[in-house]
Amino acid sequence: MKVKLSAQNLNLHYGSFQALKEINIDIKEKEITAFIGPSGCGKSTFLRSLNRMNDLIKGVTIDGNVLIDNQDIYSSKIDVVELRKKVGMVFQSPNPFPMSIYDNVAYGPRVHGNKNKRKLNEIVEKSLKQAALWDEVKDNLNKSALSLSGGQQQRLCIARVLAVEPEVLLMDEPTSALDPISTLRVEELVQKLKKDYTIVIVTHNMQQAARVSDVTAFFLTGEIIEYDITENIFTKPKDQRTEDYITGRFG
Ligand SMILES: Nc1ncnc2c1ncn2[C@@H]1O[C@H](COP(=O)(O)OP(=O)(O)OP(=O)(O)O)[C@@H](O)[C@H]1O
Repeated sequence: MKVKLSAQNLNLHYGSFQALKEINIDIKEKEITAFIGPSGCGKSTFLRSLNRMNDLIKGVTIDGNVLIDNQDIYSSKIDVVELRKKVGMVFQSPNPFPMSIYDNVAYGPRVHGNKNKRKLNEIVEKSLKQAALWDEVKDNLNKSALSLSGGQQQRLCIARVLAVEPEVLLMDEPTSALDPISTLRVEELVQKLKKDYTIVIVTHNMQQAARVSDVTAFFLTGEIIEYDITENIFTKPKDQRTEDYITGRFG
């Protein structure tokens, strides 16, 4: 499988605090990669460095490289708006805009210049279908997104990201605010999306990492301790610290 994203000797500081230390990882196309590790170990920081979301935080300095399709995303030639379109992000708590279901999904395409009503209708329908929400909302597209349940709102946020045709989906604990049934629906959805997208998911839930991902990276205090196919991480980890974490001895 082709390498889609790659970090090479990546270091990140918040002021004088080093949050990421010499991160090296290749993330393969159309696989699901999970990041696990105790709170504060740098999972979200690393996820955000993959589409330059950390640029928005004051005092952040980065050295090393992050490549997407072999192109350095921190190069001055990169258009950050285009990058974030290509590498979309879904956050921990569902954060739909306070507008209709339709307008939430059409928002991105409109910002990117798509004003054609028929085309927008098509995009909205396709994205909601891909996000496994269409059947539940197709008769109420003008209803406020905020009237949906938490699980539906999260699938709407996924539809909103898909509407701008990304290639990579970054998901930062996408089910942590959801009930068990909604969590399973989002997990099923993530597995379906793998056919078309490269997915990176941060999770605190080890069963979730074991259920959905192909490969898993274990983070500890800003470093990747171990990175392997998920089955190996959970059944025969090579590093004692990985074993201690997955068996619940800390974190
Ligand atoms: N904006 C920020 N300014 C300063 N320090 C930060 C900032 N964001 C995160 N940190 C610090 O960087 C370290 C890594 O944080 P990060 O949120 O990436 O960890 P995490 O593994 O995702 O944690 P969690 O699982 O709790 O979300 C922590 O020590 C955190 O306090």
